[in-house]
Amino acid sequence: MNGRGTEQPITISIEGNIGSGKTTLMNFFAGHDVVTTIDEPVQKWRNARGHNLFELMYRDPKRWSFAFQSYVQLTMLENHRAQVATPFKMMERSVYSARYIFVENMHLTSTMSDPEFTVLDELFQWVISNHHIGVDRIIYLRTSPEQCYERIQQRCRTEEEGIPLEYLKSLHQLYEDWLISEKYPVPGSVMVLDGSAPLEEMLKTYKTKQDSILCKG
Ligand SMILES: Cc1cc2cn([C@H]3C[C@H](O)[C@@H](CO)O3)c(=O)nc2[nH]1
Repeated sequence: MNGRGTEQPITISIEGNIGSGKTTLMNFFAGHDVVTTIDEPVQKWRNARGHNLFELMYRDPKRWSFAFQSYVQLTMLENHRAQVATPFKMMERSVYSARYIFVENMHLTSTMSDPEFTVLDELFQWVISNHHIGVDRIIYLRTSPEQCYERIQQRCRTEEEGIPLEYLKSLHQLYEDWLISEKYPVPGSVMVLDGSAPLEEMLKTYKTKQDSILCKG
């Protein structure tokens, strides 16, 4: 039983900047038999009936941010609605970070027009008020933008090659506004983890924290 009183699993959303270490955390928990992990559907964004919306968005944000974020919304909803057989469901990001981090940033930086923002926000508001798109817990991997920048350079996802540090700083600030200052509604409890430590240390942290992360009630 989760905090929302339904037979649904307890849903945990892993939140954090690009390169903050979300995949490492998800991979750590993917081996646990009480949790089902659901990665961010980047492959779907790279191939929407043959269109790489992900690349289009990075290549020409003004032209493609709305289409891309519309498709992100759909694919994240699919993840929220996915049934799992385990007591816990661990998702990489959520419709909430789609709206409060990425759509918010595109609107603030005018890469998304007001009419486009209005459409996406009305869709988001309808979704979270009409459907059980619950998130019970959030793990916020709080990592400095500089550290994220380093990691992105190392992993080199082609579409992300041109991401400037400034962009990561904007996203970081929005995550701080949302999950620390609670400037936007926070749908569940928040556990903040320092994502700046080296990989070995992060894995040690997950080992010591795993029981509190996967605790009932
Ligand atoms: C929910 C959500 C995830 C997400 C990721 N992205 C980008 C950031 C990264 O470069 C990549 C994978 O997270 O996709 C985005 O632009 N908008 C998003 N919205």
